[in-house]
Amino acid sequence: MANHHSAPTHKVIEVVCLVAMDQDNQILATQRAEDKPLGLLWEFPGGKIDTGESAEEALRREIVEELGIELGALTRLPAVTHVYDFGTIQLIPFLSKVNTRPLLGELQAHAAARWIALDEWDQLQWAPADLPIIEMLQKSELSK
Ligand SMILES: Nc1nc2c([nH]c(=O)n2[C@@H]2O[C@H](COP(=O)(O)OP(=O)(O)OP(=O)(O)O)[C@@H](O)[C@H]2O)c(=O)[nH]1
Repeated sequence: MANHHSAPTHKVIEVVCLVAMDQDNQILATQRAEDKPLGLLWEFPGGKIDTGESAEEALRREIVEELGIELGALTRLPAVTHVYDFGTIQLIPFLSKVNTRPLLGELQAHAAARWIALDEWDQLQWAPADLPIIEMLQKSELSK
C-alpha cells in the first residue's frame, strides 16, 4: 500500500535561531551572506546544533560567534519543520526579550542586520522556513 506519510529518508538537520524582541516588539532580522545556501535571504541569527550540545547551548554559542553578544534569559518556542531541496530542517526558535537593543559586534556571518516591526516583515525576503515563526509571533501574546 502506498504510504503518503513516509518520513524523508534523509536526516533532519536541527537548527536553532534567535528571536530577539525589543520593548516596541521589533525583532532582529539578519541577512544571510551571499555565498551561503539561501544567500541574501533574511533569517533569525543562529545555526546548526553540534553533536553533544543542547539546543540552548548551540544558540548561545552561535550568537557569540555571529553577533558577539551574550544572551540573557531565553524562552523556547515551538519548532517548525521545513523541507528544502537540499534537506529537511527543524528550526527551533528561542525568544529573548530585551529592554534595550544589544549593541551588535561586527557581523561575522551576515551581510546585514535590521530591527523591524512584526507587521513590516514582508519588506524583507525571508528564508521560507521562517515564515511560520513570524506568523506565530504575530498571533502570539508575546508581541502584545
Ligand atoms: N540560522 C538560521 N538558519 C536558517 C533559518 N531559516 C532557515 O531556513 N535556515 C536554514 O538552516 C540551515 C542552517 O543554517 P546555517 O548556515 O546558519 O548553519 P551554520 O551557521 O551552523 O552553518 P555552517 O554549516 O555554514 O557552519 C541553513 O540551511 C539555513 O538556510 C534561520 O532563521 N536561521
